[in-house]
Amino acid sequence: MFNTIDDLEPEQRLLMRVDLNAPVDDGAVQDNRRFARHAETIAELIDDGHAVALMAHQGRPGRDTFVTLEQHADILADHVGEDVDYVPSTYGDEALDAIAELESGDVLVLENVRMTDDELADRTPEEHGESDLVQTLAPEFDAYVNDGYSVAHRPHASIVGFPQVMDSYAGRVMAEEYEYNTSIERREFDGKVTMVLGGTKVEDVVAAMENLDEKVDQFLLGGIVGQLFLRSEGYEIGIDTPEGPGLYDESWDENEDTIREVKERYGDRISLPVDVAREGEDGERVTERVEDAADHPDEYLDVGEETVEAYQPHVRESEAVLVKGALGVFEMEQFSHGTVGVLRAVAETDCYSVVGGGDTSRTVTMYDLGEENFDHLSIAGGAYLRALTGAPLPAVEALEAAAER
Ligand SMILES: Nc1ncnc2c1ncn2[C@@H]1O[C@H](COP(=O)(O)OP(=O)(O)O)[C@@H](O)[C@H]1O
Ligand SMILES: O=C(OP(=O)(O)O)[C@H](O)COP(=O)(O)O
Repeated sequence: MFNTIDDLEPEQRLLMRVDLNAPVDDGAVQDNRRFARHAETIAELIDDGHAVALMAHQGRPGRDTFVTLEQHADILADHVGEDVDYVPSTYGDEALDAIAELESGDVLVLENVRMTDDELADRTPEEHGESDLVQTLAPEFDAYVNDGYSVAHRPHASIVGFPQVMDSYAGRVMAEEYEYNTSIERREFDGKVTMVLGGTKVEDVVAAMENLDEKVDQFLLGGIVGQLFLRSEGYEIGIDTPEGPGLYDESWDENEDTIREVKERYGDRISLPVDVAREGEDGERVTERVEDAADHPDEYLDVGEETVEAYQPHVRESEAVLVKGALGVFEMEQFSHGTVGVLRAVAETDCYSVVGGGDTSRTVTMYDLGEENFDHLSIAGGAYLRALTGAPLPAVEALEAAAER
């Protein structure tokens, strides 16, 4: 087991990894549930007299969502209720100067850690521990805290490198989400288990599906995930998104094979959209059958009404419904129909229900579906999927190894 912040000595200088990865709309970072959850851990730490420097990422290099963390610091400050400083450097001189000035109760956000070469380098945890990023920052702090459960599935330097060389602790979000999501994997259900899978991170979803044969009876697909499954059936539909580069183009052949294998294995246990919706000339919602999608293959932003009607009965007859990823671009009201239609059915059904995904779990509050109607809203997407399959999380392994040293 790992150590938690309950095991910390008082008034320490802490380097903490959080996950503030959020949607970015025309350059404006959108608040999501992750800020509020991490703010609780931060507030507790500064109340105890610690000084906290935060490491986090936003987007992936080369994507529109790959921006600095300046706005994140402001959003976080609103949630913490205290000043949160930002420095446009992760481990350069400017960052080290700002870190040197940190006093008890201060909070500082370091620059997007994916803007360093070390973060995403293909290295072992031990090699990450020897990187400049880790070797420069570690001596400035008494301990490392990882609260970023939703990025725990990525074996990156800020996640697995620091526990190699520092006393390391799990934050509240990390500990609570780990405990809850791991417990779902051990749960036994007497009746039907349905999984709703959507969003844009197709590779994470397909990898998890390969390992959910025993756990899930019916898969209901939407979002870009659903579109790529439809494409493998010969429909001309689908688009590359910032989070899934190449899936549709250069690595399609490889992906198609994996998708076909999954489809062959599950057969009718996979439900695909029969209709999809796009924006018409006057901004209105236009719904079309998937057979008719070829004229606008890359414009579909939601599943259609008939699809929702076909998916709802599966939800109503289920004993458990596990959701990961949105069925459409729910951030735009006219394309929220699919995600909200299915989530409303989940909310109204007396089933065990979990909604995962930093973006997807936001739908529940955005559309007043009632948090109390769901058993658990996880701020994690990929990490939650990994937990459901029983696969280990690199962040947790690193924290456990540090606790044993
Ligand atoms: N058809 C679509 N086209 C583009 N984006 C989509 C589509 N359907 C869903 N999405 C987007 O998927 C996002 C959530 O996907 P993802 O990042 O995989 O999940 P999460 O962050 O919840 O784990 C939402 O923000 C939604 O806008
Ligand atoms: O948003 C995240 O994952 P999620 O969308 O699976 O919840 C994490 O911040 C990980 O980001 P990444 O998928 O770019 O590595």
